[in-house]
Amino acid sequence: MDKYDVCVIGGGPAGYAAAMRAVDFKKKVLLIEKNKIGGAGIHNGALSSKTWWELSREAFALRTHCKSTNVPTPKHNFQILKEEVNKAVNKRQELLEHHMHNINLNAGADLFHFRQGIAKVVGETVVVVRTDDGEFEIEADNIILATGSRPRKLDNIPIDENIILTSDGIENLKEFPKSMVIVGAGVIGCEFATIFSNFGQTKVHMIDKGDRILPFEDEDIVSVIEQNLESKEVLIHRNSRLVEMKVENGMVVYTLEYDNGSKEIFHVEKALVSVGRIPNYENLLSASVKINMDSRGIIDDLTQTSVPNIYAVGDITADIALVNVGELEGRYSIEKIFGKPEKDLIYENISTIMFLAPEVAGVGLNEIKAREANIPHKVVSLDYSCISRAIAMRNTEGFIKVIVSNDEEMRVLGMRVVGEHASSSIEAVALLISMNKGIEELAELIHPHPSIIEGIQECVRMLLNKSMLKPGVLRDAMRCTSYSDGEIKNVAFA
Ligand SMILES: Cc1cc2nc3c(=O)[nH]c(=O)nc-3n(C[C@H](O)[C@H](O)[C@H](O)COP(=O)(O)OP(=O)(O)OC[C@H]3O[C@@H](n4cnc5c(N)ncnc54)[C@H](O)[C@@H]3O)c2cc1C
Ligand SMILES: NC(=O)c1ccc[n+]([C@@H]2O[C@H](COP(=O)([O-])OP(=O)(O)OC[C@H]3O[C@@H](n4cnc5c(N)ncnc54)[C@H](O)[C@@H]3O)[C@@H](O)[C@H]2O)c1
Repeated sequence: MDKYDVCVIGGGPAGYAAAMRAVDFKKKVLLIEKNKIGGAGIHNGALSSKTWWELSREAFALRTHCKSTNVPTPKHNFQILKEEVNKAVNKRQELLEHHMHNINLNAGADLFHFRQGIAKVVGETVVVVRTDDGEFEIEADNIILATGSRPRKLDNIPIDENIILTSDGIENLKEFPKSMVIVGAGVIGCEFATIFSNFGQTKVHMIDKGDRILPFEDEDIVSVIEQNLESKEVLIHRNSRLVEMKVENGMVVYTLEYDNGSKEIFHVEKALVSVGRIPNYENLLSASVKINMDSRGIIDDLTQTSVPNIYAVGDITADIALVNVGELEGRYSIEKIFGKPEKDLIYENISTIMFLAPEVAGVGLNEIKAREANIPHKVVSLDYSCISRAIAMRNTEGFIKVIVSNDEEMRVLGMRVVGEHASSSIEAVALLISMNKGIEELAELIHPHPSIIEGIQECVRMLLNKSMLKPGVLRDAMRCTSYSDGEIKNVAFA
């Protein structure tokens, strides 16, 4: 039986990062992937959906330009666009494969090993791998479980990945559906609503069990996103409950019940179900491997499971499902096994982007979370209409919002940027949060001009009472409030 220092099960972002970090420690590592390398970081997930999003933005810009110059609007061909997405996906996959293929040459030792197959942990140090050519067993001192997650399904919805899809079935589409209902208005639902409505060839409906889309995000942010979706004729079903969804004569038929008890039936071509993801741990461990679990899946203490040499990283841990978090956990687990982690595993300052219209970038707490935790805080926000770069882009839709502790120190707790270039403008604040710094440093940095980040700087200068733009004058474009013990107050500026 071949023996390894580490066996990593699952070649998504978390597993790949873990395997590569093991090479840094000069350890013999086996990575096992049952399907395609890259997991949902590439396929039916982050990279594929972001390529669709980029293409849809270009399509929307083109349509807008055609409309304003009185030129006929072009039709977008789904198959051609899908080929573009495939090209992007293949490019990234080829890069990872090339990297895997040559890693040992670079390391000057036979450290990294890859096998295609379905792995199962059958003993605390033994893994069996089922391949097309049969089964084999290996022994490893340490095992990293990185098998990711899959779309959650609902008992009453007959998903066939053809007419009623999850995000895994998008690639089965042959053309733009004329109409589509999205069940679940979280991140995946809203990103696909943005993509399909940007192309302008699909009438999109959205259903969420809550009374608004993105229930975990602040009201002011949701309101911009909802307005934008509705301006592209997305129908958002509010305060309604999905009572039935079925396929009749090749069409999706769904029934909603409203708060007042009335019901309405809708017919659409396709449905997309995006009601969260569940971790892949079934059939991964034989009964003799007794890892503690709860209803959400494997329980881990900073990636280590209750069996000390078995670790769990990425989406399988059922907490934050993001590429950057999976990679962070994968690297951390290896550092924990073979040395001392370079940094603590903390989740507070993780940056996120939601690829909507406009994009929403965030780091740290939002107002909902700060209130839930009853942390006294101040919120300062500035409209994009005050930022030169946004004016130059002729797109002043959006705002910046910085949340700081409500004390002398004004420590940065979180930030949200809604608008063009949102993602690139949050990095300075992410760094400040991770360094536990106040806002003076940010106020004094020199940023390139014109840039969106200058707006962030104006926000913090507003808190320090030294902004160029006086909030008392520009009341519609700037706001500053404080929150303590459940009470929200406007902060008065001279
Ligand atoms: C539509 C969509 C869009 C997303 N967009 C973003 C985004 O913009 N930004 C972001 O940060 N995150 C995004 N995510 C989330 C992100 O893709 C996941 O959080 C990330 O891929 C998780 O990485 P992972 O390695 O834990 O799992 P996965 O990527 O799921 O990889 C797990 C791998 O394990 C393999 N595997 C499973 N069981 C076995 C077994 N028994 N033996 C061998 N191999 C096995 C699977 O085939 C898979 O390749 C998106 C997800 C989806 C679905
Ligand atoms: N840009 C990004 O970073 C990005 C993009 C896509 C996905 N992701 C990751 O993937 C994860 C999964 O995304 P997701 O959108 O599936 O999950 P989610 O948790 O973001 O959203 C699920 C939504 O479904 C709703 N819902 C749940 N049960 C329902 C029901 N029975 N009927 C109607 N609505 C219901 C919830 O209220 C929620 O709004 C995210 O948590 C995120 O971490 C990240």
